[in-house]
Amino acid sequence: RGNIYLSGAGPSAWHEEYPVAKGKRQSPVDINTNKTKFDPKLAADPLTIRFSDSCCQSIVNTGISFQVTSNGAGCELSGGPLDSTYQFAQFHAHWGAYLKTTGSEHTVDGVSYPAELHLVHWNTKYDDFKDAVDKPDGLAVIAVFFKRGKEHPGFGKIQDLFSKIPAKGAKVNIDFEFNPGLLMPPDSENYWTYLGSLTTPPLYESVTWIVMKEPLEVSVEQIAILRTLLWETPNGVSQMYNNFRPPVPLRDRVIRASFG
Ligand SMILES: NS(=O)(=O)c1ccco1
Ligand SMILES: [Zn+2]
Repeated sequence: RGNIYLSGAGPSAWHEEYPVAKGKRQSPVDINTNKTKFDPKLAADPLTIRFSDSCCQSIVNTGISFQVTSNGAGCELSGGPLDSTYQFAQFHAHWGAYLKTTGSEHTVDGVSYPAELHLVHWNTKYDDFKDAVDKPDGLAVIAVFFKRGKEHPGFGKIQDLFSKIPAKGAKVNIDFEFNPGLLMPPDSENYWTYLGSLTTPPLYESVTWIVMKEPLEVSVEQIAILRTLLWETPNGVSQMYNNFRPPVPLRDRVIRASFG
C-alpha cells in the first residue's frame, strides 16, 4: 500500500478503513480564538515540560515523516490539563508543499502555518506506549507551529541527518546530545488544549492536545529541507510533502486556553 496521504482520496477516504475518522474527538481542528475558553486552573497547576540532553536515541524515516525516537529517560510532561505523568516517546512533523501556505495540521482562525512539530508522550499509568496508544487518556502531544524566520541551528542538527534516512524504514543512531527542549517556542506558557486523536490512521481518540500559541522560527531553507525526505507515491519514490491531515469538525468540544 502506498502512502496514506496520496493513495485513493487521501485523508477524506480514511473513514472507509477507519470509521473513527468521523468520530466525536478527532484531530486536528481549527482553533477559533473567539470560541476558546480561558481556564485559570491551567495556570494554577502549570504545565511542566521536562526534557534532557540524553533522551533522543535515533531518527527513522517512517514513510510519512521523520521520527526522532526516545527511551524517555528524564523527559516527562505533567500538570496543566494532565492528571498524570506522561513520558516522552518521539517527535515528528507535518508540512506542506513548495510556495504553499498550508502545511500545519491545526489552524488558528483558519490560518495554516508551513509546518507543525509533534512531541508525543504516553501516560505512565500504562505499561508502555503500545498499551497507552488507544486509551482515552493514553497520550499527550505538544504541537509547535513552525514559522518562516531566522534559522534554528538546533533543528538544523536533526535535519543534517535526513540524508542518512533516504527511504521508508531507514534508521540511524543520534550520536550527539540533542535536547528536544530546543524545539519549544520561547514562550511555552501560552497554549490551547482539547481532547482529540492521532492525526494519522489508526486515528485513536487517545490524545490530550497541547498546542503552543507561539510558533517556533525556522528558516525558509529549513522548511524546504523537510521536503528532501523521500516517500513512496503511486508514481514511485519522490519528495515528501503535504503529509498533513486538514482540520476536522470540533463537534461538541471546547478548546481551553491557558491564557486570558
Ligand atoms: N500525528 S500524531 O502526533 O497525532 C501521531 C502520533 C502517533 C501517530 O500519530
Ligand atoms: Zn503528528
